[in-house]
Amino acid sequence: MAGAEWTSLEESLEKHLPLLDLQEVKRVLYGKELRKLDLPREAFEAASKEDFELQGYAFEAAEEQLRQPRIVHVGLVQNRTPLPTDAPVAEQVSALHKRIKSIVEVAAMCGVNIICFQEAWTMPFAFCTREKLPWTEFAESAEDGPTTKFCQQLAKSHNMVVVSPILERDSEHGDVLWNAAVVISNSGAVLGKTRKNHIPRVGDFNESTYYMEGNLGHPVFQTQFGRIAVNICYGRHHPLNWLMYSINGAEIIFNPSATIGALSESMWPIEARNAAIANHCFTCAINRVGTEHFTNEFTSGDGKKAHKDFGYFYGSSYVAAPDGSRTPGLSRTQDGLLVAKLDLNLCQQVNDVWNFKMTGRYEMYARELTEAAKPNYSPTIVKE
Ligand SMILES: NC(=O)NCCC(=O)O
Repeated sequence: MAGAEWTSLEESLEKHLPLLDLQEVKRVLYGKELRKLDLPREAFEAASKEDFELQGYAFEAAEEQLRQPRIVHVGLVQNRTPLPTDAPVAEQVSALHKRIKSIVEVAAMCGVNIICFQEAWTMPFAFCTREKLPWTEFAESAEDGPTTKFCQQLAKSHNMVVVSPILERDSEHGDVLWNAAVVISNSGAVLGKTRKNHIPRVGDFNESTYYMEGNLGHPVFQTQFGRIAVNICYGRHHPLNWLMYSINGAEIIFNPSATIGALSESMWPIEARNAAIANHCFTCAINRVGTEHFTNEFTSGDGKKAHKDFGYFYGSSYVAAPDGSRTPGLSRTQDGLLVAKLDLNLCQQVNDVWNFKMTGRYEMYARELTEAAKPNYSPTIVKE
């Protein structure tokens, strides 16, 4: 399983395929080829100085007679944790704030309107350890914790909607922890929050030790730039989770994640892309980068040797569109900012062609699922 020695699928294709083959492979793997965005030179210079990758692509929609294009620039941020996991909690948080601030400044130069960070971005992904301290100390209030205040500043000074996925402590309700995302309006006001609906119980993702399944349903946030939703990490394996955000009107669904190569790398390019197609919306898949080492070893409960790291977080963040096209991924190895220019008119245009909403038969599924969820349900199997 490749770690940091393999940069990206895209780099390998470019390096090894003859031009004509490359074009056909790209057509199948990425849909139609997207135009590269002409991002400002200072943005590339700043990104290179700060040592992160910057890429930008544009998704076009057809011109309409009655509607103006609905253009929005989204920014996806993937990053390593800059300090070792045994550094003091406050120092780790502050190093991450500093890192993200420098990336958001470049996003602002690129005209980004909505930015989203990776899952639990203020901390190492320590849930593999099953230890409580110090990891629970990273939890903060979604409404007025230090990270939310920090993001409010960013949002206001850059006129940017900020999606900030954090470990939430809800001290109003029994100090319960949640895996949440706070949505901050470009005015700087907290628009609301959403919580991770599906909690993994796979491999070292021992997240159920820390928090429960989200209880806020599938909220969609009306921002100045479009209607957005956040489907946190493992929720991307659940088509109905994507569907409910879409039914509530999401035009862009962010999927801030933390996932490793051994587990999910072959699924990664498919799931968010498929969700964009199936739900006539844009999806933005974001994954962290690198290997995080912990002080104490832990086992995976599989009889294999104990270890001190989760495995390799492979980055590869990308944006997918309702017509099935997608950007190339950011690299597997580097911090990065992916900027994508979207025309939200594409959602309705593709809906009118493919009609997945119209042909969805939701009433039939609602009826059948209501029955199937009952404890005494017996599956409809026709036998000879
Ligand atoms: N963070 C998280 O939910 N990871 C689970 C593994 C995966 O979904 O790939």
